[in-house]
Amino acid sequence: QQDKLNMCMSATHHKEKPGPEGDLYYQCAPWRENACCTANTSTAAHNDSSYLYNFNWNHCGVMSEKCKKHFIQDTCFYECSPHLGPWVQKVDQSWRRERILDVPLCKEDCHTWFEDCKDDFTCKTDWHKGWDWTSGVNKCPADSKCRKWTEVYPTAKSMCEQIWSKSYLYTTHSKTSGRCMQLWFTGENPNKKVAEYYLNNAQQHQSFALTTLLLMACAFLSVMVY
Ligand SMILES: Nc1nc(=O)c2nc(CNc3ccc(C(=O)N[C@@H](CCC(=O)O)C(=O)O)cc3)cnc2[nH]1
Repeated sequence: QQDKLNMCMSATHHKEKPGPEGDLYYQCAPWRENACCTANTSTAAHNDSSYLYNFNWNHCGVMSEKCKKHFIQDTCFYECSPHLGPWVQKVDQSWRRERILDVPLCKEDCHTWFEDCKDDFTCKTDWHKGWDWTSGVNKCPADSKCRKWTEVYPTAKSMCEQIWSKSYLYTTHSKTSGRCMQLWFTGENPNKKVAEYYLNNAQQHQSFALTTLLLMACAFLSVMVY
């Protein structure tokens, strides 16, 4: 299962395998030692309506800089992280074959993101689908209205979980716990240990389930024979 701890999902811009990328740009620089993104992807992550997804942050007026920096960090995390294996799922989408689901996010990262965006505006809860793409970049669909961030997302949890259709799971774990993934870090990537923890837990659950199943089969057979 070594590969689950050091792998790149099969998506639009991800490299095939993680490795060092000395030139990762600015907010993506923490992933330099080992990354799934290229230097070009890391630069594009900092641009409005970049070629990555032509995604327009300014769909309800200009997004504030303090809010946008969290979306840049999310893009770096999504594109560069080599330790998302435990949460990678196959999907049938035109633009990617794999996605992340329920990545346990540290509460500080979710809350600061929400705090810095709560005075901004948006027209959609799920930013993955339902946009009007006729102009080439996403615009609000005709049946939607720009509303205050807090009307669309009443809580930090609702924002973190809904904005990328459950890429993230809100947790109350803090950054020091080793039980949640960090969007923001400096120095060595703390998320490797977190992925290891969740992978071991999942394996333990699986072997427990298998043992239980075997025991029940044995019990059933004994009763039948008797
Ligand atoms: N954390 C995180 N998780 C993600 O999954 C993620 N995904 C993106 C990619 N964003 C997007 C957004 C919209 C479309 C898009 O084309 N939407 C179409 C539907 C396309 C389809 O599913 O076939 C639309 O209807 O708006 C593509 C990629 C960016 N950051 C992320 N960040």
